Amino acid sequence: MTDTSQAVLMNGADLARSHVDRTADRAAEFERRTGRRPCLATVLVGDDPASATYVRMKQNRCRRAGIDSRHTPLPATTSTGELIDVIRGLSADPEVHGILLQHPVPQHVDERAAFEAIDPAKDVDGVTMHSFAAMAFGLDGFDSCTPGGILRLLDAYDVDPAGRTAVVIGRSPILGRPVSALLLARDATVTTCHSRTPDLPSAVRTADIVVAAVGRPEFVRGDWIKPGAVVIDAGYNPGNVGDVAFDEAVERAGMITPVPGGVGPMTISVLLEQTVDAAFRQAGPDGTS
Ligand SMILES: Nc1nc2c(c(=O)[nH]1)N[C@@H](CN(C=O)c1ccc(C(=O)N[C@@H](CCC(=O)O)C(=O)O)cc1)CN2
Repeated sequence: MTDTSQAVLMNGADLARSHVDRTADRAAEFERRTGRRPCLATVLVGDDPASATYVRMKQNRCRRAGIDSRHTPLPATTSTGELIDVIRGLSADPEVHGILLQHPVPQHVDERAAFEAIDPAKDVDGVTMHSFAAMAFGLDGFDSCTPGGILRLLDAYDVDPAGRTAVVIGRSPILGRPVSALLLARDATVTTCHSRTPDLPSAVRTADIVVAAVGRPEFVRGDWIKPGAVVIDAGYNPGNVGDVAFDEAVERAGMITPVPGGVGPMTISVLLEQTVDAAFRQAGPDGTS
């Protein structure tokens, strides 16, 4: 924990490194027991450079953790039906333990339909309705990776959401909605804000925990932050800029995540953790299936 003269910096990069080390130990244990490595299938549709970078980062970290990755690049012209066929093929393939469809897909593709083609047992990215329901009810399942990373960061810094007010800015299917669900399942009083929320700054000023997931650089200003609040910046805008005006917010927050080095690395470490979980579950107690 780094204590600045202002807020405590929540160091996701260091936490993710030790998290990945533990996952690597579990991946090695899986290989000892089954003679196979856990395997993550990645699917990227189109040629968005940022998405290609994130997929490469995931593949690199898989390699470091002893997880195989199998990549399927698809052209931007891929139809929803063609994408669903690819995902169904991976869902049925016993060599594949986890499936990641990189978001966003091109506009003409029905992303929800494509996500739902992922076998819930292989939904290590936590994007299906099945996984969302598990998150909402606090049941065992796969977390959406960035929300799961945020909860692991809060736990590592002893921030218990129970009894606290949390304001989540954003309601996207893979970030705002699931992080709201996870915080509610952990007994926070959650307000999910979005583009139609009146007087957003006043809503944010009520929050003990703020999660910024809007996708707009430095959108959340320092004077919106209640003194001592925990500020989680889940933004990943071009140029490694977050959704929070860090230099302002750090003056008022009690704890804050930086960008880069906060939530982002945790996203990938949760993906790896859940790939190994999926491999163990699919292998069963005797490691044979
Ligand atoms: N299917 C999914 N698609 C997307 C997800 C997701 O969780 N599942 N999340 C985002 C982007 N994302 C992963 O895909 C992601 C973004 C940023 C980082 C990260 O670690 N960033 C670093 C900085 C980048 C760098 O070092 O070059 C940081 O914050 O320190 C990881 C993952 C959209 N799509």
